[in-house]
Amino acid sequence: MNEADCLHSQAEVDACIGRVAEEITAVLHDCNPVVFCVMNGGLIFAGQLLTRLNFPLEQSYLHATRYRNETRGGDLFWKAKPEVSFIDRDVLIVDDILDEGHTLMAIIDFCKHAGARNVHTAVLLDKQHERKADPSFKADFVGIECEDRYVFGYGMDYKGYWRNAAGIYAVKGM
Ligand SMILES: O=P(O)(O)OC[C@H]1O[C@H](OP(=O)(O)OP(=O)(O)O)[C@H](O)[C@@H]1O
Ligand SMILES: Nc1nc2[nH]cnc2c(=O)[nH]1
Repeated sequence: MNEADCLHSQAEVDACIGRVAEEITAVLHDCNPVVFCVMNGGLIFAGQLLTRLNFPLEQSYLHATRYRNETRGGDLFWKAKPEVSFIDRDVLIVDDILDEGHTLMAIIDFCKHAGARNVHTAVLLDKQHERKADPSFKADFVGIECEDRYVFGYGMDYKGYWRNAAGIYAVKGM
């Protein structure tokens, strides 16, 4: 942490979450959505976002992971599938980061096959690089387009630690 670079300050991230909340409100305020936090990384973004969504919604969580506290992704592993029914409902998936996109695309696929009417996605960060699983895939709501480094803070870990960092940090040399 002492050697990490701060890429985005708490004030900057906070303002971005406010803007994303306004964008989501404009689209989903009368849709009666179910909002799923993708654990673990989505926890802080979802928490700070949800109190700014001033319309009726249900909230739940799911847990899918590719990284398992490592800095390289592998196969998607479901730790907890959604328990709230979202058949014929609008679903909003909230996650911390869209990196290669495998995780979010697999979750969308799952929700659509399980009967969701519309699946919307919100990510705090969209990492900019040429390794996207599907370059045409974009999240509907994005807080910050971040540089291509391994980042932590605001829910994202470095080897399991520092999800609690109040800012977006990049590991030195990564
Ligand atoms: O776009 P991708 O390359 O698929 O990566 C993005 C995913 O990676 C992280 O989850 P991780 O698997 O690290 O689980 P965690 O949230 O429990 O740390 C993050 O929270 C996203 O869900
Ligand atoms: N913590 C963390 N998790 C990720 N999952 C995919 N990319 C990243 C990243 O840059 N940082």
